[in-house]
Amino acid sequence: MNSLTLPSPAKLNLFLHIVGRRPDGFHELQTLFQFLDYGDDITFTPARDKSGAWLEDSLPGVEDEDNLIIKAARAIENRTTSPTPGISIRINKRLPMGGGLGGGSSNAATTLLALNHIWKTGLNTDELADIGLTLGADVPVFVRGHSAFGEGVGEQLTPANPPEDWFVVLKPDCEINTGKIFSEEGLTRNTPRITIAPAFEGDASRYRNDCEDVVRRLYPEVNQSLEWLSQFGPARLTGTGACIFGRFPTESAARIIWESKPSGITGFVAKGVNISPLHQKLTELE
Ligand SMILES: C[C@](O)(CO)[C@H](O)COP(=O)(O)OP(=O)(O)OC[C@H]1O[C@@H](n2ccc(N)nc2=O)[C@H](O)[C@@H]1O
Ligand SMILES: Nc1ncnc2c1ncn2[C@@H]1O[C@H](COP(=O)(O)OP(=O)(O)OP(=O)(O)O)[C@@H](O)[C@H]1O
Repeated sequence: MNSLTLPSPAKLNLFLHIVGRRPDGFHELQTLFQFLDYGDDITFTPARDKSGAWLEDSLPGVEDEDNLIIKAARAIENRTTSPTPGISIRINKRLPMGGGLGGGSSNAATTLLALNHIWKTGLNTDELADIGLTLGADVPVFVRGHSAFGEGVGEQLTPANPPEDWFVVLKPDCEINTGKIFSEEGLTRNTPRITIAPAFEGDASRYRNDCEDVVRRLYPEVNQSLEWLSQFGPARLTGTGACIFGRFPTESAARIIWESKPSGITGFVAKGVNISPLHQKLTELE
């Protein structure tokens, strides 16, 4: 086998409601996940003289054994009886860490699917999603690869088809720890449950992100960016932030706003897609 390079896309939470709290402290959510055609790339290269999987380059501030790519690789190795042929892994990181774009979870899912394929482990999608959930609440949606309405902690997934609009995604200059936001006293945790039609195709911007008020209060950078972007239409936080997004019907409309963004702010323009770019690529390879 030659090297295999696979996408590891971002997700947006088009809305995120907190509807309760489980006895173990985890929050019960209702959220709409959509993928973006933008993300990291991960390259898997066979190496004859070693076994197992390792990273060629470490991520700043993340020990390799804590990297979700290595955790995913170890989880697959634990399901095999024979030694796994050596695979070196190189990541081309584009997604900001701690941005609410699910970068680490997406990296884990890409690794699970890639190594299941390369090592011929034979795990099915349900098994890979179950393994993924042990690594992070957002991993199952990336494993399944279809935009979805998520419930529970985001692992109970109903496929959805929100419009494949264009997004301006902005990264205010701060990193937000998900655990910190979920432990804030001021967070509302009692949004009434909603029901949405199977294969939901509607406009998600009538729903909100329940983390937004707390995040705006704690991070003035996020507040300012949301104020700026919401001049042009509904703007939302994704996950627990820090990234925010605005939705536009065409690429050119999105690019005009992108070009006029305040100086010093980073981010990107991307298209929302309901089939994950990872799964699109895997289908091409079949
Ligand atoms: C906010 C979302 O991005 C929405 O898609 C996800 O639910 C976050 O999921 P995740 O990245 O897997 O979250 P982690 O980074 O593992 O969570 C860190 C901490 O946040 C808290 N946490 C997380 C998810 C959740 N539904 N309830 C929680 O209370 C827990 O204390 C957890 O230990
Ligand atoms: N491969 C990885 N890529 C990014 N972060 C990783 C990875 N492995 C471990 N991490 C850790 O996970 C933390 C969260 O990173 P991630 O990019 O997934 O955040 P996020 O986009 O806020 O995710 P979510 O939306 O799921 O909360 C990082 O700060 C880092 O310490």
